[in-house]
Amino acid sequence: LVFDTITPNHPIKDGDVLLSGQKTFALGFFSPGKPLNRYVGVWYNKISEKTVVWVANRDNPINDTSGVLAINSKGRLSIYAKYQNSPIWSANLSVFTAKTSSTFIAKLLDVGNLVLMKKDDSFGQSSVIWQSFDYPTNTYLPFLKLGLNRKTGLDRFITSWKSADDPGTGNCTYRMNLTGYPQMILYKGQVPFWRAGCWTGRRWTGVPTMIGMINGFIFNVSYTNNKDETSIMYGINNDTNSVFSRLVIDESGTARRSTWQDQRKEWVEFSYVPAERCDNYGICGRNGKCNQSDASQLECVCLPGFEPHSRDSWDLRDRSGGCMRKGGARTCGDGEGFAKVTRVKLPDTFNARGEMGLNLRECEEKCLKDCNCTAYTSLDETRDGAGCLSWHGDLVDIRTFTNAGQDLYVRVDAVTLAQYAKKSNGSISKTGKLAILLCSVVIFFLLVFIAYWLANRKRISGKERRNTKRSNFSEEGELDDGKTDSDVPLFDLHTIAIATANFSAENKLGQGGFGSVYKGMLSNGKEIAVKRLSRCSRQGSTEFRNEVQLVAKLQHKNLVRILGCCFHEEERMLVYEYLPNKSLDSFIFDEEKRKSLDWRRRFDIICGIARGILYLHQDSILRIIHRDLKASNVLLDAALNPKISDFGLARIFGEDQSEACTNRVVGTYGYMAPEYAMEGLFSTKSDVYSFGVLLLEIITGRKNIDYYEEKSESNLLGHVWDLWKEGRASEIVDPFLDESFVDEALRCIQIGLLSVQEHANDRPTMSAIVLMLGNDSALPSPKQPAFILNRCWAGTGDRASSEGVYNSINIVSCTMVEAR
Ligand SMILES: Nc1ncnc2c1ncn2[C@@H]1O[C@H](COP(=O)(O)OP(=O)(O)OP(=O)(O)O)[C@@H](O)[C@H]1O
Repeated sequence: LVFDTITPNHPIKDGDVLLSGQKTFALGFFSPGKPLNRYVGVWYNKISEKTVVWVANRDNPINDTSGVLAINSKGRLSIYAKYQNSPIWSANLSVFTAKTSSTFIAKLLDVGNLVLMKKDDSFGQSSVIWQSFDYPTNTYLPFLKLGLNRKTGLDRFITSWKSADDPGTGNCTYRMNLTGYPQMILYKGQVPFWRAGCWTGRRWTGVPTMIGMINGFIFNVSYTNNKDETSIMYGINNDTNSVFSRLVIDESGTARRSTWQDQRKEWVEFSYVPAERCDNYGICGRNGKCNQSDASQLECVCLPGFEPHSRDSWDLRDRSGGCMRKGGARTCGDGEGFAKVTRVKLPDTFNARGEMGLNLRECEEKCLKDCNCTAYTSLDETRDGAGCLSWHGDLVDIRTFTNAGQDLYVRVDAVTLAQYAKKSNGSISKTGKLAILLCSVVIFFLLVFIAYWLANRKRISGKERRNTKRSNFSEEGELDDGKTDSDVPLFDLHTIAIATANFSAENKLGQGGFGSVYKGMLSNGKEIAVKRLSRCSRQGSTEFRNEVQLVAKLQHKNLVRILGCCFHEEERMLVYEYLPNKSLDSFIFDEEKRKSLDWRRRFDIICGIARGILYLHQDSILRIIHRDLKASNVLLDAALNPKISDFGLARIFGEDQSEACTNRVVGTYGYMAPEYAMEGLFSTKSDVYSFGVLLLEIITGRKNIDYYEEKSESNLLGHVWDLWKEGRASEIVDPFLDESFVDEALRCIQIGLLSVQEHANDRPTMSAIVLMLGNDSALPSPKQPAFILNRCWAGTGDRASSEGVYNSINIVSCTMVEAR
């Protein structure tokens, strides 16, 4: 039987189902593992994979199918089983005074919350007296509030299951800790395991990727910290009933966020923590800081003014002892000040205090006066760094992030202060000021030198951009040489030469900016593609091999597999899996072949590419920005699954290539984000731009830079934008596509236009794009894209000054079209 309410007269029996109003969630009896262990739970009703989000009697299963979920006349919601007189489980009502005149009902809301309501007949008012959202199990759903309600004393937190088939109370919890200044912590037992940390005004300090997700695209977050409560709640923007996103704390203590992709009928994970070793709580000990450039390498350094507690154990990689102040105990001495430690996850706030009324300067003054104050920073990133957060003791669990994080000001003695440049607003003693003056002079000369160097570079940059190899590399810093494992096979030259018939012309698959590509066959019959890099890599063989080892560790079904490498004297080669269908451009821009790509195939290709890029940006160990995404760098396997190639090539090839060695493929300009083309600024958002171009090309079957409409004088992006504004975007969809998919195609066009918006900040992150592709939620309206010829900037006062600059870029792309 299907119900929409439970009342004292209508209990739910094993086999019955209670549905929410829009039928988004269902409640009933289920068995996760052993068929005879029956639990009452809530699961998603509209998705094919049974996914339980809440369990009532998690530690007390019923051993047969006699279970009943009922409300008694006094309003107690309980589970009963035939063989027991007392309830198996009851809703936990702390204060309860039921009048005889009250009536009770339980309903399942469309957010997945089971609520028990009391209706007082005399006043006709109903109120919620219990809700399952106050007692979450392992799943953190949108609109569920975590944290403490100080009025009722209720503390809401997530607890893992015991195992995948036992929903019993597990060992791992994700909860708000209010000691010191509030923060979210993932615990294994009582021990902190990973810290999301304190709230910065727009994200947890330990979750830099949150900004991209919140940024108007997926979630809105409300954090409350006042006398009544300290809590956090995520809402889903737009359409709650079609976007299914959940965060699950699994049995091993990993917090995994995934989204249901209806087309694929599977949950797609788009982030998890702890992901890197630096995420592990306090891995570098007290007053240590963890830097990480890939999953296997981490570096612990002491904070400014600190040194290893025990040099011997530190050198032996035992950092648990942490760091202590140089020269022993600190006296609250003259000339002390603060060294700025940039882009970090803020330390554990168990010994921190927050004061909203102070600004950063007042915060510094206050901290300086208090001898126990060890560090400070601002409290709210969003309000121009308002508020003061100060630490009073050891600084624990700090890690750096490459492109996010906050600045932390660590108290240091006068000598250390002299070594650190810090923008200070005063409040330091004379010695401190002198030290800063000295530093400033040094920095001034350094800046003059850098400006001179940059001016020289700029002169050649235009030329360089046209000709120089723009290879790809990770955002993260360099790695120590020779520290990686040798797990990628090394091929000898002889083997490769035999496989490729001595690099014969018949075996040549093509020529790219990095070198020529040859088809080959190994003696075991396996087909390979060999990329013979042009002979100008300045990297030595060890560096080359290390880089290949790292890049080859990136494995994803939407990335081309690197099978090995070969280096011999000057020769550098990469051995890839061979993909018989070659590159995407040979399909989408070919009148005949593109007919074989129906809508479903194209959509799958778009989603696959998006996932591959997301992996490079966010989930892989190296965090790679591709920088050269385009149709010819997407290869198709036998089943037409897309595989991104040429990722990480700068690492492998060596970034510092001279003009003469390279001959950059001009067509790439059609894919370059404006900030990259003009200023050489690349980021994950410049990849998003290229993805947007690629997506529009796939849907329209036209090349961005080759595209001209006689009247419009615009490239493809401009043309799509014009049609979009007029509500005619469907006209640009490839006529070979089945018209019944036009709505899906229009949604993709909108995602494409969002991705190519002029300002990088406006563009969604790849994780937001993957989510948008997988659901039907409402999308934001795109702003004007970059790279529209001739008329685009006129009339917008604030852009008038950019006009010349933008036109000149377009000239660049036009020139490139002709050149090709
Ligand atoms: N693993 C592979 N399997 C099959 N064909 C491949 C493989 N890798 C590359 N090719 C083919 O080799 C040719 C050259 O590829 P390459 O990646 O070097 O150049 P590109 O993508 O055209 O230019 P760029 O170097 O600027 O990215 C392309 O036609 C591509 O389809």
